[in-house]
Amino acid sequence: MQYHDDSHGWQTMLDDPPIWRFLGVLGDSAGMELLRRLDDELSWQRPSLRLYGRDHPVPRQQVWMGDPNARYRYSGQVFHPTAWHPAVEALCRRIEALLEEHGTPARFNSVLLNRYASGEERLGWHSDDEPALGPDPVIAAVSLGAERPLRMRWRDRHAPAFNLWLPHDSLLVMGPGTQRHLQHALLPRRLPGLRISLTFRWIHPSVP
Ligand SMILES: O=C(O)CCC(=O)C(=O)O
Ligand SMILES: [Fe+2]
Repeated sequence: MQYHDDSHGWQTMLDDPPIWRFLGVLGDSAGMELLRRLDDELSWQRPSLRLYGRDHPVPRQQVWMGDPNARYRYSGQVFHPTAWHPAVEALCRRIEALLEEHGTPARFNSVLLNRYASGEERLGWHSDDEPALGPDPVIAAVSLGAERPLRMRWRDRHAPAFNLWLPHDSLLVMGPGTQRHLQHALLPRRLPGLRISLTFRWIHPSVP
């Protein structure tokens, strides 16, 4: 009997630092329904980043959501969260319950939602290591819609880069140490279809 490569439940993708994947977060059709609602109901933004004196619209759309005091500085900009969408807040509680059951409890007060209209849209190499996330954040990423790989590379290049495939209705948990030792990117791929990811985080609240 194999317990670790069936199509539901937890899988260990990496031992050290720990990275886990869970398949079947909401169920296929509830996941599709959530994808459709988020696509329709959120006010998706396409901020510009200034590089060498020129503004470049980011090659994806995003929404920053969470508790009012969970302000976030990302690529030199400060994002003020919009209020929780009820379906996203319910998903956050579901993820926290899954992590509790798994024996790796974590809490989240904010989420960055990324919308990739097609395989052309992307997110470049980075670690989620902003000071407001604390020294060893746990980041939980839910994927809805088109399956894409998250490319991972070691900061010290001691081992080859690798892909983590993120199917519809999956959860990827980047455990303690992941941001210190690895970078990740969603590279452009010749893959069709809309994908929305939700990366839940704990932001240490800042006082105004
Ligand atoms: O879209 C993804 O799965 C990756 C998102 C991500 O890395 C981020 O929001 O920091
Ligand atoms: Fe990230």
